[in-house]
Amino acid sequence: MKKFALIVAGGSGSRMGSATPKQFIEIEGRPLLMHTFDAFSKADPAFKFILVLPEKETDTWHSLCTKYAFSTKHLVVTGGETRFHSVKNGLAKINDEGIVFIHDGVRPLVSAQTIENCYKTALDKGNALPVIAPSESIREVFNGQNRAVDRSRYFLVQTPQTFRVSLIKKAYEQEYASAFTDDASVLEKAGTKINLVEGNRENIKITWPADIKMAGTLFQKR
Ligand SMILES: Nc1ccn([C@@H]2O[C@H](COP(=O)(O)OP(=O)(O)OP(=O)(O)O)[C@@H](O)[C@H]2O)c(=O)n1
Ligand SMILES: C[C@](O)(CO)[C@H](O)COP(=O)(O)O
Repeated sequence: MKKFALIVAGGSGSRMGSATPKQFIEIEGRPLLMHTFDAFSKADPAFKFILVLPEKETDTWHSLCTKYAFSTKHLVVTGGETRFHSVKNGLAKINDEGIVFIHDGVRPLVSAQTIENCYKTALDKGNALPVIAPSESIREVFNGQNRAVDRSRYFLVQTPQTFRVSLIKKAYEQEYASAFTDDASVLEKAGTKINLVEGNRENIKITWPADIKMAGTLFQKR
């Protein structure tokens, strides 16, 4: 079965507020996006990579690939206005059946075990969504009020969100909706049940400046 890793890095990193696009910030001596590729290559050297980038960052990326002698073969695709549009652009480049792992470029600490968990379930059931249980209490805020909720009913959602190619391509034919915060929400809207699998706690999404420090520490402790 062919395995595709669709790495989405087409965002602007507004919450990071850094001059360097967050996907290119160095962690342990290399741009964090290269660590993300490595996580997949280590899990299976046969992955076929599609990388989504903002158009204005493609030259910088190619310069970085030269500078860091990054030789992992990949196809670069231009991103869109939202993550949905970026994923859709990437999926359009996949024309074979197989399993596609749609992964945030800014989650460099995904484990081989999470990738394997996703693969097994997506192969068996068509889709797999890695999640972890929250370790803090949760409050719902509405109409200026707030209340405690039963956290055992909630999970935090990670990537790679993993799918049979034909299934997710069909789901992405839907009109964009602002409720589509991830790929599972797109497939669910198309009427498909989502299968949860165990993610890994280190698989943080680099979003805020503090996340860079945390990721650096986690890489050092490996
Ligand atoms: N138009 C977009 C928006 C997001 N992403 C990607 O989706 C992942 C998750 O998005 P997020 O962390 O929110 O990235 P940004 O949109 O870059 O950050 P922010 O929301 O802080 O601007 C990232 O790898 C990001 O590059 C993308 O490919 N195309
Ligand atoms: C896809 C995602 O990482 C799953 O947790 C998340 O929904 C991305 O959210 P963002 O607001 O685009 O960072």
